[in-house]
Amino acid sequence: MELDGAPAAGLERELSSWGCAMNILSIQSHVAYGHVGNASAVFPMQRLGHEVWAINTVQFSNHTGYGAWRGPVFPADAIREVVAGVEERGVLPVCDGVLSGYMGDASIGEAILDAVERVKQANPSALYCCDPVIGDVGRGVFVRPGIPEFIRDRAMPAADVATPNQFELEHLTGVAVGGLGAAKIAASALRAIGPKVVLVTSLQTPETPDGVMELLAVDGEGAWRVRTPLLPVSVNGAGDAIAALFFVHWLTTRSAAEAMSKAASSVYGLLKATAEAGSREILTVAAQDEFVRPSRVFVAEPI
Ligand SMILES: Nc1ncnc2c1ncn2[C@@H]1O[C@H](COP(=O)(O)OP(=O)(O)O)[C@@H](O)[C@H]1O
Ligand SMILES: Cc1ncc(COP(=O)(O)O)c(C=O)c1O
Ligand SMILES: [Mg+2]
Repeated sequence: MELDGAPAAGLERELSSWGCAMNILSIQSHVAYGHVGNASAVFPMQRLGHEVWAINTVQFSNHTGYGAWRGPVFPADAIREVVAGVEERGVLPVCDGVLSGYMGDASIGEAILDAVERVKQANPSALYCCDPVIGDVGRGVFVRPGIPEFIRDRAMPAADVATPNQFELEHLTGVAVGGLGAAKIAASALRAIGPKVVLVTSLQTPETPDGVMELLAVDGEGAWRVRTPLLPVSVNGAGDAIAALFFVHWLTTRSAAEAMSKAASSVYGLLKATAEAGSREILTVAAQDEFVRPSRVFVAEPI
């Protein structure tokens, strides 16, 4: 490849990520219009140079935050069928990770865990990241009955990495997050039931300063916090993007602090562009350079 002049620092990073491209099996929702689920998660991973094998749990017209949508929740067997077809290609030994998000139905959750088991049988070093999509502080629980229990009792014990928002962390652990200390306790409680790496998104406790958004990452080595400005937006799909970015950066670096810093910086850039455009949908395509070279980098501090 010929470069015209010296490569920009960002380009070097972009090129270096191609050197450790991974294969990610991503099983979550799909929407035709807008960006949530796979329609939010797939492209950022691809933009970073990774291959994504996307399997859709639902195909909706748009995200459910609009209050109205159309389209099917696929039966669990449809997901099993596609996983079996991928397996028949003989490629599961080179699958580096499974990412799951919005399940649509608890029976789909079982199909996802079967896929995780098959991938891990084929490649014992593959890892499973479960984004436990249950709800959020404003809307409460927004998934079908049975899904929260399934995630708590079946998916969390199988997960290596989990990316709850504050509401989901409280819901899964029963620990009220009244401050950062309590958030660390809740994250440890979640680690005790399965995932050894936990990223908590959208932390806003009584201790959080005005105008600030916090994220917390906890692993076996410690806990770190990132703070960004709070943007005047309320969007869907940012959680799906941050889970995907955190998972691929963590697989690449094995550093929860670095993966959180990179993922949070990219999503901040994405949402800042979204706020400036006054868009109801996140600008996944228009702001794509933020995935590779975030305009502003927020460093993770040990806490
Ligand atoms: N209003 C906001 N201002 C700044 N960052 C935000 C805002 N909303 C979301 N984010 C970023 O996106 C991340 C994921 O969003 P979040 O709302 O936690 O996901 P989910 O949709 O899964 O609840 C947050 O941790 C934060 O980094
Ligand atoms: C179909 C679908 N998938 C996924 C999500 C999760 O989106 P978020 O990233 O905001 O948690 C939603 C939320 O409304 C949704 O409707
Ligand atoms: Mg979410």
